[in-house]
Amino acid sequence: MREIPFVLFGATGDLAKKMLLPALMTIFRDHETYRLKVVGVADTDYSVDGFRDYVAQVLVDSGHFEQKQIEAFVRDVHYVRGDYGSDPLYEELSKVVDADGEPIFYLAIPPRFFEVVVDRLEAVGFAECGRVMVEKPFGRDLADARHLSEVLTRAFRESQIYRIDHFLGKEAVQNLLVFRFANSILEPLWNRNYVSRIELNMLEDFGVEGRGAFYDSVGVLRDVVQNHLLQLLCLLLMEPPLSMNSESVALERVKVLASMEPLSLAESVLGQYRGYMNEPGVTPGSSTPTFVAVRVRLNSWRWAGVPVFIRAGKAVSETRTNAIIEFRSPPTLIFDSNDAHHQPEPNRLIFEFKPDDLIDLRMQAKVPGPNLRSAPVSLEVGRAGGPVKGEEPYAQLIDDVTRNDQSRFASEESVEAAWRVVSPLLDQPASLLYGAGTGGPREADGLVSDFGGWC
Ligand SMILES: NC(=O)C1=CN([C@@H]2O[C@H](COP(=O)(O)OP(=O)(O)OC[C@H]3O[C@@H](n4cnc5c(N)ncnc54)[C@H](OP(=O)(O)O)[C@@H]3O)[C@@H](O)[C@H]2O)C=CC1
Ligand SMILES: O=C1O[C@H](COP(=O)(O)O)[C@@H](O)[C@H](O)[C@H]1O
Repeated sequence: MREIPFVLFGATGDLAKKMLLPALMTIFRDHETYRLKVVGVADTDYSVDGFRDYVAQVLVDSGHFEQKQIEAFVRDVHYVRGDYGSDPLYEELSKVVDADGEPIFYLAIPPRFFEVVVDRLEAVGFAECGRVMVEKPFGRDLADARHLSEVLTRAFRESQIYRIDHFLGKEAVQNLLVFRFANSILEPLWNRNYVSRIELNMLEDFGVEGRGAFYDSVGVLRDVVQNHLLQLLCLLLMEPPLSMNSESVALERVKVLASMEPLSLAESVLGQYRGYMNEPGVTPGSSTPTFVAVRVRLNSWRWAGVPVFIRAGKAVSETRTNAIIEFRSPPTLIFDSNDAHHQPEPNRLIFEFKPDDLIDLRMQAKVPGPNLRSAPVSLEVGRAGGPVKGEEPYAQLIDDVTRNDQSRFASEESVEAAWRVVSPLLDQPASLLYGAGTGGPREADGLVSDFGGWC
């Protein structure tokens, strides 16, 4: 069986605990053609056995794996302790990591460490042979992203760099692509002639969950809009790519971003939930926004003039991530429902990514009875409960890297184009407070009042 060294920087961190260690365990369980030789790197004073115990506990707590599988997995896990800036750490790594095995270096670390780690990996010769996975956010703004890219490309070739955006690995996001491009009936409707508006929501009923210091330095735009939501919007709006290879898809995604106007302060609402400032790690008096609602304007042949809205927020009333395409109403209403009390709602195609993976086409159908009266019905495909075992995005994306497949990763061009779009809002303070558990600032409703409110 092929062995691929997998070096996890940030092995004791939050992302590793929640996502990466379970993903590595999933790969161990499900893939028989290769084995990842996991080496955790962090500064906590663990022995190798101590780290194995830690990993085992994380996996037990996840509730997804059998004890026997966990024991088999951790037996082969290694740990190297050290400060990211210290040379002995890299000397130790060069002893335990087989450079000939095309090692994968996953940087699940605060972005301020990227440069020091990448430079030292190069200094000990790993850049020649390795692949590097970088976590979002890619920089703090356009200039910083360019600097980060320079840092990465002076050590690694572009084909060795994987900018991870876990939304691109979600099963339901992949289904969006299949639904769009494996069916022919949508394409004639997929444009400004039939679509009246588009809405993208990423609502979370929880706050910063112990990540106050990190979140306070980024805010909602850097945390989810510049990356997850704009990448998702690209998949929803892009032209059909020539094929699903990484170059074709990357090209079409960038074209969507290039057609977007930079976001406008006048068409946005930025809020912060009450109580945010009491979260551990948040700076007293912080004005970091935890909620944004914003209109996106596109100047492409296909989408010019179609109102697109993005809404994302923490500590709101529900957890829901979805994309909604609303179609124009019929030109005239000819049925009994054509009165002030029974206006049929417009057709909507809803891609839901969280909490359930589903696609729902909302149509009108006749209400049984003597009159020709309509009511909305759902033509729904999907699964309740989100991703099932083995389909978690991180496992999928790490597996992609073992096959050198870049198609589900963000290209540098798209990262830079996305920074250009969000740039006018990046350093804007939250001007409104909203109650935790509410729908966010009421002023956000004003953005969509001409379109009948939020879908
Ligand atoms: N957490 C999440 O949900 C998400 C995180 N991300 C991104 O992932 C990355 C990591 O985030 P997260 O896991 O939350 O961060 P954490 O702060 O939880 O973890 C940081 C990790 O880096 C290690 N570390 C920090 N400083 C040093 C140092 N000087 N030398 C050696 N090790 C060090 C810590 O080790 P130790 O504690 O042992 O010192 C720890 O393992 C960030 O880029 C973040 O933006 C992206 C999406 C979601
Ligand atoms: O990257 C991030 O994503 C999570 C939400 O991801 P999901 O796949 O669970 O929907 C978000 O909560 C977090 O703030 C952000 O950093």
